[in-house]
Amino acid sequence: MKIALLGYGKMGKTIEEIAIQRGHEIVIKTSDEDGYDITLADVAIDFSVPKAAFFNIVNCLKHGVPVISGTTGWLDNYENAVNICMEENGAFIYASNFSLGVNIFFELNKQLAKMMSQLKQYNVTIEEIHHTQKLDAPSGTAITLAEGIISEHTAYSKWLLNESKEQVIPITAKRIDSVPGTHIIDYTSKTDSIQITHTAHNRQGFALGAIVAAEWILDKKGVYTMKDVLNIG
Ligand SMILES: NC(=O)C1=CN([C@@H]2O[C@H](COP(=O)(O)OP(=O)(O)OC[C@H]3O[C@@H](n4cnc5c(N)ncnc54)[C@H](O)[C@@H]3O)[C@@H](O)[C@H]2O)C=CC1
Ligand SMILES: O=C(O)C1=N[C@H](C(=O)O)C[C@H](O)C1
Repeated sequence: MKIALLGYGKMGKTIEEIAIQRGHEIVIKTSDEDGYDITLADVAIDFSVPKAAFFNIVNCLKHGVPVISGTTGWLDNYENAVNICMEENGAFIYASNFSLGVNIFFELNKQLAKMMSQLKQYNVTIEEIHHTQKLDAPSGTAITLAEGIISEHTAYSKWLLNESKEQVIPITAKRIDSVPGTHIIDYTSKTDSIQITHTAHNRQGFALGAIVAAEWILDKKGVYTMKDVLNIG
């Protein structure tokens, strides 16, 4: 398939490498919003920056090009993107994390939260660690993890960055060297702790997941998630 890479940074370059290995062609690679004809592509993959993602997604949908977005930090506009996709009869997937491992971790997190909901002596925290170039905090993945806990655990109704109070899941964001992405869920009581951790060793899992999503969406219309693509949970 012919792929447009909207964002040709760390992720765009990793996706290019794996897409070519899988027999795909990169017809557009761009680092800004001008000067390309999106209709040359069968599918677009957006890994850009928070302030560009919504424009990139809408541009694809308006031109009938299915779009996969992994960009984080733009989700105030997610419902608008969903509505535009419906109006245009387009195809769209956003995921805060495309890796298979994290998508399994999302399910594990929800199952653990359901069990822990009955045990009020434990308090939950989330920690995420990423490279120092990351623009947004907390990570999109940490937000999805917090939403997963809120959906299953009766003691929590929202998350906050670096703030701990009643009904709140505190998220801590650390920025260290070139860490690709680590997420830790911790339940602590006075007597012990339970932790589950996902550690990305590199960006290849994210990139492969985004390409698998692009291959999957080609013949579809509508708004989907990685759960649909991977058929898990
Ligand atoms: N969902 C997932 O699985 C993952 C999501 N991410 C997210 O993907 C995004 C990109 O990550 P990286 O590649 O590490 O960042 P990066 O900073 O290496 O690359 C972003 C690229 O986007 C370009 N860009 C700026 N404005 C643009 C525009 N209007 N149109 C197209 N490109 C534009 C920048 O010049 C840069 O080359 C971030 O939001 C990050 O959080 C990163 C890894 C995995
Ligand atoms: O910016 C990154 O690098 C990553 N961003 C995503 C996020 O915000 O969750 C996914 C992954 O953790 C890497």
